[in-house]
Parts: sequence; structure tokens; C-alpha cells
Amino acid sequence: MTATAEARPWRPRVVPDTVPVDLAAAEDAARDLLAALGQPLDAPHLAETPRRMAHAYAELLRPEAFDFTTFPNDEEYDELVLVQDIPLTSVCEHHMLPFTGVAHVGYLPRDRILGLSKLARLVEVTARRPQTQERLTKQVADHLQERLDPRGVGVVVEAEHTCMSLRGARAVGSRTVTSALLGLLRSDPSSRAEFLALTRGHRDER
Ligand SMILES: Nc1nc2c(ncn2[C@@H]2O[C@H](COP(=O)(O)OP(=O)(O)OP(=O)(O)O)[C@@H](O)[C@H]2O)c(=O)[nH]1
Ligand SMILES: [Zn+2]
Repeated sequence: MTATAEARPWRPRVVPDTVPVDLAAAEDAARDLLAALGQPLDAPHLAETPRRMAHAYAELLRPEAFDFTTFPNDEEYDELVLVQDIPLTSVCEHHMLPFTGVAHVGYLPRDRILGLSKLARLVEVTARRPQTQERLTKQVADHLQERLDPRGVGVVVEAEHTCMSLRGARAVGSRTVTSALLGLLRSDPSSRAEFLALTRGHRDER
């Protein structure tokens, strides 16, 4: 790469793997599901519900492509970059019920820095599929490591799973915390401690 090319923003597109969505078939299936669950679908107030269910799930499962815009790290900034409290909505793959919370995503830059909003977009694109919280956390970290090649990556996710709070165990208010640390944020004790203290300190304030 020439010096001029390096000075420019670099914008590879992140395009999620998606398959075409058949909303009409989803609506029929939602109608069948509700009928099988004994719901009176001929009642006027439920007439539109299968269509809404199909659209709602399609929306929850529809990731949007985005540009992974990076810039040269001209100032050789070498401290932690951390975006806290990125809102998160995903769907648990076991029950297809939502889990919601926040992600804290950070990295230690090397040659390039990332457009800050791209950390939030990366969380969003990774969340819009049937997930476990552990996989979601690891995928965000791995993706950032592969694309940006920073010296370290840290991801903490805190979420409430409605499959555990609204039904089943009914553990209302319980939060699950997961983390993925790579590179120096995993191996260097002081970098690791700083990242975890910043994310934990933030949690304790709430
Ligand atoms: N590890 C992990 N488990 C999850 C996640 N989301 C939901 N689960 C769990 O997946 C498990 C599925 O367990 P099963 O026993 O097959 O399902 P179930 O009979 O509906 O279980 P209960 O929820 O306990 O009523 C439950 O313990 C859920 O709490 C997640 O993101 N990560
Ligand atoms: Zn679940």
C-alpha cells in the first residue's frame, strides 16, 4: 500500500450471511402456531397478529450491512479505546425469545483506528440472528481482531434473557455477564485489569 492510500479511510463492507425472507410463509406459520396454541384467531383483535409476528421476527433477525471504516493511527494513539453501554437486542436460539442489555467493546490500537460507530454496528449485526450470549460476545471480539488487527480486544456483554425472566425459572432482574479478551487485553495483566475495571466500575455505578 502506498503512503497516499494509507492516509485514506479504508471501508471494507461487512455483509452478513442472510437468506431471502418469505414473509407470507412466515405469516402463515405464525397463524398456525397461534392456532395450535389455542388462540382464537377469528377474533377481530387477533386478525392482524400473525402478520405482525412475521414482520417483528424478520426485523429482529435482519442484520444490516455496513462499512467497516478505519483510519490510519497517525498520532500513534496506544491507549484503550472503549465504547460503553452499546444497546443490544438479540434472540436466544433456544426459545426465540429476546435478550436485551448492553455491550462494552474496546481495543488497543496498532496501525489503524476504527470509526467509533462501527463498534456499535458490529454489535448490532452480530446480534440480529439466533444467538447464545457467549457466542455473540466471542464473535464480536473475533471479528474486530480479524478486521482491525489491534494489539488487544475486549468485549463485555451484560444482558437479561426473557426466556429466563418471563417464563421458566422466572428469575426476574437477573443479568448474565460474558466477556471475551484477546491479545494484550488477555495476556498483559495491567491492560486486562484496566479494561475489566473500566467495565466493572461502570456497572457498579448503576
Ligand atoms: N449458555 C446459554 N444458555 C442460554 C442462553 N439463552 C438461553 N439459554 C438457556 O438454554 C437452556 C435451554 O434449556 P432446556 O432445558 O433445553 O430448555 P427449557 O426446558 O425451556 O429450560 P428452562 O428455561 O429452564 O425452562 C436454558 O437453561 C436457558 O436459560 C445463552 O445465551 N447462553
Ligand atoms: Zn432462551
